[in-house]
Amino acid sequence: MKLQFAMDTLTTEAALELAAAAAPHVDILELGTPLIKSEGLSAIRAIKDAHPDKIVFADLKTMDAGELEADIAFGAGADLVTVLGTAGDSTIVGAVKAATKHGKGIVVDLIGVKDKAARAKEVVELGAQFVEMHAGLDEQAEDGFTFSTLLDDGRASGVPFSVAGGVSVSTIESVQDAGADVAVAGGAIYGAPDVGAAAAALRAAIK
Ligand SMILES: O=C(CO)[C@H](O)[C@H](O)COP(=O)(O)O
Repeated sequence: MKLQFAMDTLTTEAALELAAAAAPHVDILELGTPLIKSEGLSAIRAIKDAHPDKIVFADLKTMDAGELEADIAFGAGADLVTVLGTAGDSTIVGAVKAATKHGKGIVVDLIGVKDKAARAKEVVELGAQFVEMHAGLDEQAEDGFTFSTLLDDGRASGVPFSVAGGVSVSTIESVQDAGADVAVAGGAIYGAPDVGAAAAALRAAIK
């Protein structure tokens, strides 16, 4: 299972600092949606230039204009770009077309999708490389949120998936046991006093 670091910060400078500390321990460096909204595509280029050996993941959360948005992110150095599972099929197909042109991949983020397992099957059929079983920051704060639902949805989907939203040293083993291909951790790494040590601890918890 790969480890992905979601850098939910607001400046390229802060992201470069986080990436430098965590990179030895992670496979995928994710530029969070707030970072891309704040700094634009230049942040993607900066991270790829600093870490050409890492998979760079641009969390665009595209909802429309799939081909255009994915194309500009791949052009800026992204290896993986997200499209929302709630988008129409034509948006996902357009993004996949851009990924094919660049020899890269589309990840479909299932945040807010009611039947994640069913939508996961559909979007992989449309050409997504994998899906993200995702509970966003707001959903995690809601009463009654349960992390294990994401794992159940991943198991039920039967397609390659990542899990995002609450991954920590205490949950990462369950993510791996559920058969996830990628565990995504944000706050558990960037919120730690020692970013490198937190990333190393997550890596060590993967069997
Ligand atoms: O994409 C995101 C929010 O939309 C986050 O990066 C993702 O949910 C990671 O969350 P956490 O900080 O709980 O690990």
